[in-house]
Amino acid sequence: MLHLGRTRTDAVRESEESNVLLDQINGPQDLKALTTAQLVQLSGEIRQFLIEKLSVTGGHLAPNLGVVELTLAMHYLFDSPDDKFIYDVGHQSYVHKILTGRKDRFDTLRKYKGLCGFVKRSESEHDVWEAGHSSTSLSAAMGMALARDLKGDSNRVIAVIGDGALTGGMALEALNHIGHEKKNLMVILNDNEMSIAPNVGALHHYLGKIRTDRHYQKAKDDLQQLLNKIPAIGGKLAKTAERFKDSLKYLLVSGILFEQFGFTYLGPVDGHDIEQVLDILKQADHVTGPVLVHVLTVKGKGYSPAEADSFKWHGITPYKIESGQVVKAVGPPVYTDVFGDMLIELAEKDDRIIAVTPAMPGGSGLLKFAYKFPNRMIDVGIAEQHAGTMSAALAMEGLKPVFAVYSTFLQRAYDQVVHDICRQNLNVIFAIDRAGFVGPDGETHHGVYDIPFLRHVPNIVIMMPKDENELRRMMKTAVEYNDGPIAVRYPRIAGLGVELDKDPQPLPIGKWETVREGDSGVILAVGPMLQVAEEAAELLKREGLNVQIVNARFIKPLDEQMLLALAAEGKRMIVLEEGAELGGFGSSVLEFYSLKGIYGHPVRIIGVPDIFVEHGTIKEQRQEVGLTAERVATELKTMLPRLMKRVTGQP
Ligand SMILES: Cc1ncc(C[n+]2csc(CCOP(=O)(O)OP(=O)(O)O)c2C)c(N)n1
Ligand SMILES: CC(=O)[C@@H](O)[C@H](O)COP(=O)(O)O
Ligand SMILES: [Mg+2]
Repeated sequence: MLHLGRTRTDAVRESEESNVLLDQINGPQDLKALTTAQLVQLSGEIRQFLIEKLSVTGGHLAPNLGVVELTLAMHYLFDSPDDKFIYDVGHQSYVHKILTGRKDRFDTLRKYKGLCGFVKRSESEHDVWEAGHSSTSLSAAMGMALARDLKGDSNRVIAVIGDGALTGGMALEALNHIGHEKKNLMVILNDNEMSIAPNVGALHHYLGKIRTDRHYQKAKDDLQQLLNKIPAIGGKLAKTAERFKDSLKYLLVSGILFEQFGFTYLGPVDGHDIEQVLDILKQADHVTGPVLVHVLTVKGKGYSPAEADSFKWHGITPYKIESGQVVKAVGPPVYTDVFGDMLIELAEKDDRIIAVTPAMPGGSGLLKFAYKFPNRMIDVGIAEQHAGTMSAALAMEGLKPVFAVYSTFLQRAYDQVVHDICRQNLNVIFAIDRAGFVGPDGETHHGVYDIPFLRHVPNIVIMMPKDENELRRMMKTAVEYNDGPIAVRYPRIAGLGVELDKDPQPLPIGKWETVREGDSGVILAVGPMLQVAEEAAELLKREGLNVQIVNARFIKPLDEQMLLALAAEGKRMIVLEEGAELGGFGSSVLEFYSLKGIYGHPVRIIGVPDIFVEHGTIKEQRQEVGLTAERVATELKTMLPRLMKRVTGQP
């Protein structure tokens, strides 16, 4: 355990001196000759490496500290990449990356064009399945096992899934199917009792029983020893013995749920005792059919701040090793916090308000709300679909559910949005966080598709604020709106530091706001793109062009009156959004003009092109796709040939 109080130089010196084994590991093949004692030493070196590297880069420290021995044992016993290692979510794949030749790239972790924070096929042949969203590993394992058997191959298929991810509906669908097909595959359940926040749900309590059911473990071991003493037996006696063991197991409950799903259940074992892990994985390797290995781990193992608070250290920004103090940017509050505070203000006056989160109470800014209103914050686990339909029913019964969800994770609940919420026109409020680029989590987490997948659904209103004060106004608007579903989306960035109205007033639905007058074209900007538009306008002003800027704060419904007026003025128009161009807000403007029979009105959409944008900073991601003031200014100038000639006299 890396103890607090030692200086950074101690840690760095020890780290360099003590990586004697790690320096020799350039691939899994270098593990095969190690003794168990060396594996133990190597696990310590890997832990120290993670603590050191992530103190500079940040990242998912606690999840990875919890799977050091497990990952080592997998690569020691099995043969990746022939054997398929499938990591659920993939945020706990740093050790896998260290062992598969990428330890020297960890200074670039989650940086632009650097090492991805999730499994990434383009990085290594050992990365056979990508994720970022949870609960997909068992379905992937089933597919790979099916393909293997159809192709007549014989490789292993091994999924590593956490206790949190196991609460995802997809995982249960896959368990059900795997148990039916009875293919040879291994599921390793990494049970650390934590999702990001403490895990929730009946499954979590069930796993807790198994964890604590020590006497089951003892009884099972004693029984096994007894059975082993009986000379090689066949026939009836063997069947009786097996039945007795199963009934004992049933009596003592452990693992029976998985066995009912058709798995052989093995465990639980201490996931930090490499000998236990090696033994149980060897056992599992000889099981015919699907096997579930239950491994008990500690999230943050080996670094006391992370062990003490694995919720905070699930995903961490750079920190000081010796103190565990994170390096935090000082500045205006992030939109998430403004949302959380405003929700409390609203809930104090309206007891219909119920917050619903699919396993993200911290990330969604609901911790203070939960503290103040413990019965009005519902964490459903990693279950976005369930959260959506449950919110619909809450609204059906006259409550005011606030479905707080990251844009990217709302993708999981698309049918619930359409089929249960919008079609029934229910008063559900969507608080869509992480709208736009998200930075280091990269393409699996950007919130760039919610405008396209929401705006064409009837009955929904969609808003995005220009600043944190307007976010508060939008939340007020949403709570007072009783004509169906309404969404407010906001980014993973800090606000502008504007003054906050004490009593924010609701907005007129569908009305945009001109924030800058001008006659040389107009920029319709959504959310934080207003800052980009203002910078572009300043660039154009130096060339004698005054551009109008409109805060297009309602993505749906459009401000049709303003669109018609802008067309009538013949103003060249740029629509600026940090979201997919295809089907986005800009598309809806084009559709509007077409459907109104207004042809030839020049509209240029500037958004996220039809590509996946990888990890980096939000600034780098915007630069990559051209969401910059320079690009906007250039595009507007090319759209204004006549005007340019008049103003500058140049052709
Ligand atoms: C569909 C989806 N919803 C939410 C998340 C956010 N998320 C990332 S990791 C995580 C918790 C995973 O818990 P567990 O599987 O137990 O892994 P651990 O971090 O404990 O190792 C959550 C909720 C996600 N990645 N995907
Ligand atoms: C792996 C995962 O999906 C979460 O840990 C996610 O990285 C959280 O994102 P934020 O850091 O934006 O809360
Ligand atoms: Mg967990």
